[in-house]
Amino acid sequence: MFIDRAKILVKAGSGGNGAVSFHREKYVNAGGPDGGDGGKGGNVVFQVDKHLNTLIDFRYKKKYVAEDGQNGSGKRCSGKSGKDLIVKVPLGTIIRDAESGEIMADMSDYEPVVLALGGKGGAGNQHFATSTRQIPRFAKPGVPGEMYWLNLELKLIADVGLVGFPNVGKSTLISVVSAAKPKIANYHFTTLAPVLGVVQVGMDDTFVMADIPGLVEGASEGVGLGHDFLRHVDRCRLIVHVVDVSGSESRDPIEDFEKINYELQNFDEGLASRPQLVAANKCDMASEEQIATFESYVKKQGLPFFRISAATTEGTRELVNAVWAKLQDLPPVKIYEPTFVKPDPVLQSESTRQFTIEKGSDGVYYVDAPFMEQIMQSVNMDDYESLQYFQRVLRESGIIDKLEEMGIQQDDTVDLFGFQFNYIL
Ligand SMILES: Nc1nc2c(ncn2[C@@H]2O[C@H](COP(=O)(O)OP(=O)(O)OP(=O)(O)O)[C@@H](O)[C@H]2O)c(=O)[nH]1
Repeated sequence: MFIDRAKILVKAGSGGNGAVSFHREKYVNAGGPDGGDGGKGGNVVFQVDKHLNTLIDFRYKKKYVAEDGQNGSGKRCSGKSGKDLIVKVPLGTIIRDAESGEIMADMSDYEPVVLALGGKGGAGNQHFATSTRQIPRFAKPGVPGEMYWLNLELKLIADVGLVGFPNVGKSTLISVVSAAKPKIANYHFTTLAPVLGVVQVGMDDTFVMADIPGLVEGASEGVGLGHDFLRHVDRCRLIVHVVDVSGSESRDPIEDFEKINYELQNFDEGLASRPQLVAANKCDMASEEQIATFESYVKKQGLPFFRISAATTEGTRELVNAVWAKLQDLPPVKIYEPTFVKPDPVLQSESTRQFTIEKGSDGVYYVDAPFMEQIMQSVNMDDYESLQYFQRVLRESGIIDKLEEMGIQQDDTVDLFGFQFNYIL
């Protein structure tokens, strides 16, 4: 069975806890704190595997959990980091946050994508000794790893989609021009899953053709199997419209052609506007008159026309060559940009709204915001991402708004836990 949607849970590893430990040695009385840091939790990373072409495995295994970081220990020993978990998916898999539906990744190349970030390890007590606190009996716990429910959806990355009514010969055509061997039978909906075929043109030139099965009248409104399968063509750069020109199922080729285009149009205007080549199939069974009538109709539409017989392979080479030539002028497959913004635990918590700001007699704005304390410890002003996060917290917590309300100027100084900033706006 072909499965092209799946819902799974991913959880990155949590950070290990920092250790509370004190240096012990003969003849040394009060050793200093030497508790090591916890290790970082492993990430959940997605990567394309070109040997996969369905999401079927995700039906049986639904939870993907990366390793936790180990706890720190004495003698300043840091815990080991958890291993990343690599999840293999077929090329073209779209990954969405199941809750918001937003796109987190479009797996249309071989770049690995981190989808759930492992938690940071907690700091050991070695970091917390100060002149007034020489025996820190605490350490920081590790941060939990990110966890998401994800919807996976497989969109085949095919260059060319074959569309047409059932039984017009799409499966037969793909089987004679490519390495794919779909099952062929003379009943409707033979092809229950889109079949990909790799078509060899020259020594090194190939393109991918997808058989888009089950288009019938009303497909775009959900009749038959059409709607589900139509999703597979929306990445195709070119459409080959296959028509049974012999009318062997007592249908009219021109009507067929118009109905299918209507369904495409209803489903997605972008799809309907993709360039089309028209393949008049079953020419071996058709009369010259039937072929000529359809040919003149197609040419009036300004579309390239090919007479073929998938059964005898007549004309199929010419069609393949024309498809290849046309593909050379068409831009690459559209890529979906991720739209997902990760929810932030700090920003979601209620305490984030609790802060006070006072303007000192020295003109400095003193911000007291308990939730910022941990952030201030981890923010690295030289790291762009970390700085951006810092700014996001200031903005979304309302601190910036409040400062503006108080009439802060560009070069005024802001104090956060003893760290002073200018140009915070
Ligand atoms: N005479 C003749 N028969 C053909 C030709 N191409 C396909 N057929 C026959 O038409 C029938 C349907 O062909 P398929 O290739 O299964 O049709 P399809 O469009 O893929 O059908 P679905 O998978 O149901 O969408 C089969 O019996 C084929 O043998 C052709 O060029 N000439």
